[in-house]
Amino acid sequence: MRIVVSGGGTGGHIYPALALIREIQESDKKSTFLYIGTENGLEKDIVTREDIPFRSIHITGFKRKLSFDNIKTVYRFLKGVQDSKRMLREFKPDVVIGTGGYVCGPVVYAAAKLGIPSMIHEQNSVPGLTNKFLSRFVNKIAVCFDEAKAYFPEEKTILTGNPRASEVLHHKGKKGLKTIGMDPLKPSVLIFGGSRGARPINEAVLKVMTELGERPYQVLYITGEVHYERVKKEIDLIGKPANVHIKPFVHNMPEILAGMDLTVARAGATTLAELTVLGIPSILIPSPYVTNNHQEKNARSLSDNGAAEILLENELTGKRLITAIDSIMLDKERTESMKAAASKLGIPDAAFRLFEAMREISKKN
Ligand SMILES: CC(=O)N[C@H]1[C@@H](OP(=O)(O)OP(=O)(O)OC[C@H]2O[C@@H](n3ccc(=O)[nH]c3=O)[C@H](O)[C@@H]2O)O[C@H](CO)[C@@H](O)[C@@H]1O
Repeated sequence: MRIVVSGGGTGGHIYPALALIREIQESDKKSTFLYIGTENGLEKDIVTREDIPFRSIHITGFKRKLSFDNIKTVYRFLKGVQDSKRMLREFKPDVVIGTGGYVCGPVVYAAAKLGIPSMIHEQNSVPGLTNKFLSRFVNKIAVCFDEAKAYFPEEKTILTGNPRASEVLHHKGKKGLKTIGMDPLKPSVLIFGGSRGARPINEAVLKVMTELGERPYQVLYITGEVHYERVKKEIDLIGKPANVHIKPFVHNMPEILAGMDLTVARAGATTLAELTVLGIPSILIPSPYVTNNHQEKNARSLSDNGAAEILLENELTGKRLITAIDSIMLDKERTESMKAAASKLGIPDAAFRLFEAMREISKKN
């Protein structure tokens, strides 16, 4: 099958797209792909590392407030549709799928207008503007939370889960920890603020860096690429404990996650799909800066089921953070019950379900 995939901006939209591509490559060796993204989102770097043909269009997002920028965005959208149509006519895909982010708007819209079977994958419990717009034109809509179904036409919406969940399941055990100098025999905590990092989380972690050094567990702390230099300067002053490992970003997250006993993170939907399928307890600090506060809603679907504890950003302090970590890491019974609760929410065959839906709408079955 010939497949165009588009998704961009942040890791939460890109990793599901890559996971889907890898899973399809496994089951349909003859499949060919074109990834359409932007030059300035994380996708340019992440996708081109993977040997997947990549082309770009220029697009920006709509501002929710009235603004002159929106006029420019309309112009870019129309130009993006034209460019996408040209790429689609050249590549001749059997199906086009968008996994979120502004870039999907023109690409998936162009596909629908050319009569190419198209679908969107919504990772969140509350959809973003682009997917709401596209839902009118596509043949199928795949969602990851039951709650998301309410926002889309019932007859074409299905629950598939997030293909990144299927991908991370290929990695088992603690050996991934060695790749970053961690001890596979020690209990481990991962702290990170989504694919771009989060300043408030970094500030809280820095406050308790010395205390973390006194704990019986080890910590992998991922700062986010743009925050790394500043964090490193502060750590140079405080001193880095031997059991805390610091990285700007890791590209082998699936094998690292497999070795974690607890994760502290934002509540991005792709991260949650990974945590649930692997049965990893979490402390979630939802970003309050996202559309319709969707991260808090994502997080509630885990905490309501006992799989996670929520720490709201306006309550976040170093002390609260380390107390929350201790209350799970130093209590075996609690850890086990959270693990079981998380596992129950995971959808392991998400990639297969999504590929089935793509086959169904494409002319090639
Ligand atoms: C600010 C914002 O708009 N965030 C959105 C974005 O988040 P964001 O891009 O942060 O997405 P997620 O937290 O869902 O996913 C992050 C992805 O990056 C990976 N990762 C992260 C750090 C690292 O060093 N290496 C690595 O591989 C994670 O394993 C995960 O696969 O997309 C999500 C999915 O639509 C949304 O739910 C979030 O609300």
